[in-house]
Amino acid sequence: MKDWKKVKQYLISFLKDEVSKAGFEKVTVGLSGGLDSAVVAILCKEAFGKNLNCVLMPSQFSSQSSIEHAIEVCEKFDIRYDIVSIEPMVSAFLKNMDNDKLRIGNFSARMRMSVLYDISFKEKSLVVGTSNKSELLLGYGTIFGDIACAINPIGEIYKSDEFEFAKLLGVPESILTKAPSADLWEGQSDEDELGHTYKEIDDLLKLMVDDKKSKDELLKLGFEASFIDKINNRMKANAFKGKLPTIAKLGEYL
Ligand SMILES: NC(=O)c1ccc[n+]([C@@H]2O[C@H](COP(=O)([O-])OP(=O)(O)OC[C@H]3O[C@@H](n4cnc5c(N)ncnc54)[C@H](O)[C@@H]3O)[C@@H](O)[C@H]2O)c1
Ligand SMILES: Nc1ncnc2c1ncn2[C@@H]1O[C@H](COP(=O)(O)O)[C@@H](O)[C@H]1O
Ligand SMILES: O=P(O)(O)OP(=O)(O)O
Ligand SMILES: [Mg+2]
Repeated sequence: MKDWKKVKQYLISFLKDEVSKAGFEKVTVGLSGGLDSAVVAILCKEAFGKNLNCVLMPSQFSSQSSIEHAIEVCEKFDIRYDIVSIEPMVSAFLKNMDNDKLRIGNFSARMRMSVLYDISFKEKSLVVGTSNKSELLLGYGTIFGDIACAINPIGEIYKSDEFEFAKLLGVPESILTKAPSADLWEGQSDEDELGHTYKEIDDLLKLMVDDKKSKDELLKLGFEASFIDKINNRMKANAFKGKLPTIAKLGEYL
């Protein structure tokens, strides 16, 4: 049984400790109207009060409900927020490219990262990340985009477990009941793009990663070989997203 009250307490003190160790008092969070950033914003509000600033960064591809849901969180928890549209940057980018949704999505995620780090510099605040454990293991995020942050309080929480935690934190019903989406293009849904529900994926990831079950054991437990391979290959192929760049070792030549 997960003790979400203890998790909440721990994460609030984790945030306070890490931000203070880095020599900061303030934090900045990109708030999308989705579940992950709502959870992180509420935790940060508890930890930093008025020293939290959320940034809402719609583009021409974001749905109207996203911004409404983000504002609902800010109003419910009395969170200070700014709205910075990334539409001009995305429009400029669109002038010189074909209509490739993934490229536009990755570019948008990196524009949001640039805005957050600019605000971080201006306000002397640290960027707090919002990637959950499912996204991090699958590499389902843009490198140097939405994955970029100074600290991440939810990187050990699987998406399918996060809903229960979000309820305890008071995340509004409008967010709890909608499908997870990167909102990078009209109608995008994480689960459609990944080809499975987060529950299906997380059930497998927990056994494969946390319990270190072999493929044979997973097959005996009823998982399909193609599903195991697909998730395993995806994790391996995207593992680089969690590592620092490889630097050439020149020891003996210098
Ligand atoms: N959490 C979310 O909901 C969210 C947010 C943004 C993006 N996304 C999704 O994440 C995915 C992002 O696409 P992506 O992964 O193709 O783009 P990406 O830019 O994150 O990663 C691809 C790039 O990584 C680099 N790379 C590839 N292999 C490497 C290696 N072995 N070592 C070092 N660098 C390497 C290359 O530069 C390559 O272009 C999409 O499916 C997108 O929809 C999800
Ligand atoms: N429209 C947005 N405004 C602010 N921040 C956003 C927006 N869209 C995405 N973000 C940030 O990126 C992460 C990842 O989003 P996914 O929906 O998981 O792709 C999100 O948590 C926000 O911090
Ligand atoms: O990262 P978020 O906040 O956009 O959450 P979701 O992935 O549920 O859209
Ligand atoms: Mg989202």
